Amino acid sequence: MVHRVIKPSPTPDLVSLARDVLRQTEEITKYLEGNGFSVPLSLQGRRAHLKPRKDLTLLADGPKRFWRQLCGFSWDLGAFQVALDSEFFTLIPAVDRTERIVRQLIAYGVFAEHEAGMVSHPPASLAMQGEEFRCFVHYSMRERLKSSAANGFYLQSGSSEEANGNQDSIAKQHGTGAYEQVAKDPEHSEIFARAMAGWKKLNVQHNDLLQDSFDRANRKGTAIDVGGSNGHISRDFARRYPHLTFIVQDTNRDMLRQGAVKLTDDIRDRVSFMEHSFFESQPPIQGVNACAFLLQQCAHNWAGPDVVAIFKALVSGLESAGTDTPLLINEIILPGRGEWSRHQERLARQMDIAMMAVHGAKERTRAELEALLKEADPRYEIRTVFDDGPLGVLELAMFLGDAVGGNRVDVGCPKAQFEVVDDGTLLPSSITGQTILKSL
Ligand SMILES: C[S@@+](CC[C@H](N)C(=O)[O-])C[C@H]1O[C@@H](n2cnc3c(N)ncnc32)[C@H](O)[C@@H]1O
Repeated sequence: MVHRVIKPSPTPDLVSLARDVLRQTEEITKYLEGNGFSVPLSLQGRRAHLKPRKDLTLLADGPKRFWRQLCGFSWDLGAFQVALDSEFFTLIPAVDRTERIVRQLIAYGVFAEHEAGMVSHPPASLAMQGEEFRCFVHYSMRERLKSSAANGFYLQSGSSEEANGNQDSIAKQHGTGAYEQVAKDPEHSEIFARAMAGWKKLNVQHNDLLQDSFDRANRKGTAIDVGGSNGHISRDFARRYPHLTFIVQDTNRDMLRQGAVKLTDDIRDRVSFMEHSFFESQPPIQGVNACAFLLQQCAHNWAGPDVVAIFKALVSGLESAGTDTPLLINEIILPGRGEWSRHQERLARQMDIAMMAVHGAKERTRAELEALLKEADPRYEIRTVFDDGPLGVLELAMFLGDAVGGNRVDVGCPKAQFEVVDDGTLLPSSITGQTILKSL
């Protein structure tokens, strides 16, 4: 695809255009006279006006070209309509600054200019056609850059060693935590959720260890995707494991809505969306046999005391599900000294710095995560750790001991009533104030 850049095209010269028409008319007239054809009335003695230029064109084209053009014109109109619908005429403002920015991107090879003034899309630009990937880059520029710049300043202004989740640099600028800030703006929520999906797609191996864990366990029932954003992982996994169902929990309604809209027929009945804060106890969900709780890239957004609160809130869900149902924590598990190559470690540490700047939080080692888990509930037991990938998996069981016979526990909560909504809107439940959204 080739765009013309920014230069105003020269205004057509009316006089030379008229001269051209006149010259062509004379040639046609000469040809007609020279070959014994009668000159049509419209051309006789009126060369200078050429008001019926259209007639001249029709005459010169002949009947077949006329019909061909007439039939083809509808396609041209369609192209114009697309150009208008997609705002081709206004997307790139024709101002000096646009050209300068485009030129810098050309210098990076993001755009190309093989011919002066003609800008085209090389692979670096074509890669941005994918919506989720583009959102990942967009989010990184839009949000992270600001936080990174502000980080040093706010750390100097007396932040504790590990800041409280709502005391990070963004919170200090806006007076709220990063996710509260995201939730205020539906467009921001959408970009963020797509950015998370884009980040995963950037390195498909990010889901490998989680997938291994699912493959090994042969789970049956419903996986609860806690803090699951727009459910991009649950949707992927629902396609991969047709015998499983998924409930995606998040507090951001726009993300949940976005996920419901993205459901396709093959998974529509197996993925549902529920508004739930992971700081609140997991409510038992009627008729649901929870086969795993997933906490993917959530703990790293929060400071230690917040993470302890999240782990505590999951206990009721694990208790009612039983010992076979694990909590799967899926995030970077920082390596010990020299365990990873420097290249791998740099990428992990980059994310750690991002968590410091954006959330006042951090990536953690296995030992750090274990200490927080034990603080939340000493019955948490690490069953397996896979920390050899960009996103590790910590498989945890809740040791329920003799008191519960090592099996299911009735935690004595009244069953929550969730309203299943089938038109894409959220309905609060009259009993619990929770909401569930399911696209049928
Ligand atoms: C880093 S994203 C991870 C999303 C998803 N698990 C993934 O791996 O792509 C963190 C998610 O936590 C959600 N979140 C923030 N506060 C929450 C809360 N109190 N309860 C539930 N989810 C929350 C955010 O809306 C966001 O979707």
